[in-house]
Amino acid sequence: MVEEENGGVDPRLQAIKAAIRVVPHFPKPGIMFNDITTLLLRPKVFKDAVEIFVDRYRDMNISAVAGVEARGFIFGTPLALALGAKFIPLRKPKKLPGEVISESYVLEYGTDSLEMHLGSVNQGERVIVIDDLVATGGTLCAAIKLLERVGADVIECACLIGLPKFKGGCWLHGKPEDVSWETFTYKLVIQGCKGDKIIAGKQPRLDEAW
Ligand SMILES: O=P(O)(O)OC[C@H]1O[C@H](OP(=O)(O)OP(=O)(O)O)[C@H](O)[C@@H]1O
Ligand SMILES: Nc1ncnc2[nH]cnc12
Repeated sequence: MVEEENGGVDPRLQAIKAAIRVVPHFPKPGIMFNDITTLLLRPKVFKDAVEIFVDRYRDMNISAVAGVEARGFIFGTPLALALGAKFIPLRKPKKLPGEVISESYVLEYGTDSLEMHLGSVNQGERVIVIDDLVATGGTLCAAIKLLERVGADVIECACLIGLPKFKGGCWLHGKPEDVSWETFTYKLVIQGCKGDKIIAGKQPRLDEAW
């Protein structure tokens, strides 16, 4: 469990946090880029990061894990294998060869779209969305919309990183939502996604480095 019974913080989180490099002014001035490639160089920490997700979803009857290109693939594929679930890649435009549906969104540093193959998920399937990081929430929102358009039941979205600069609000469907995020940590950050709403779960605090 991420949050231990005594209210303490999962000890794996500290090492995960320490393994993520923050690069100032990338890819453009003013952006503090959270780089997970440094975490991937540390197999034990990478494994812990995946296992935190596995611990959370093991008994939730999840039939599909939808991973957001590109970094959501890194955490989503081992998670899908561990859960015995299928993996659905949500890809950037013009990468998927079959028939797709598409959703556009606004990023912290630009705009983009996500596409999903039609037929990859059935109506009523229990799906989770995985990515490395949530900033504005625009990407996750596009992912939720894609899945809900084909009738999937999006149980939760989960990311390793939530950016502190968006504390107190995030932007969904292009407009500010009144979402109270208690804190942002290197852990699962989002619980209870339904339609337009992303409702933050209770977070352990790991604020000191911010
Ligand atoms: O919450 P948001 O403001 O929508 O931003 C979060 C998204 O931005 C990053 O991906 P990016 O689009 O940079 O693509 P990449 O993974 O291919 O580098 C990150 O991996 C998330 O997918
Ligand atoms: N600050 C950031 N670091 C890494 N990925 C991001 N995606 C959006 N904002 C980001």
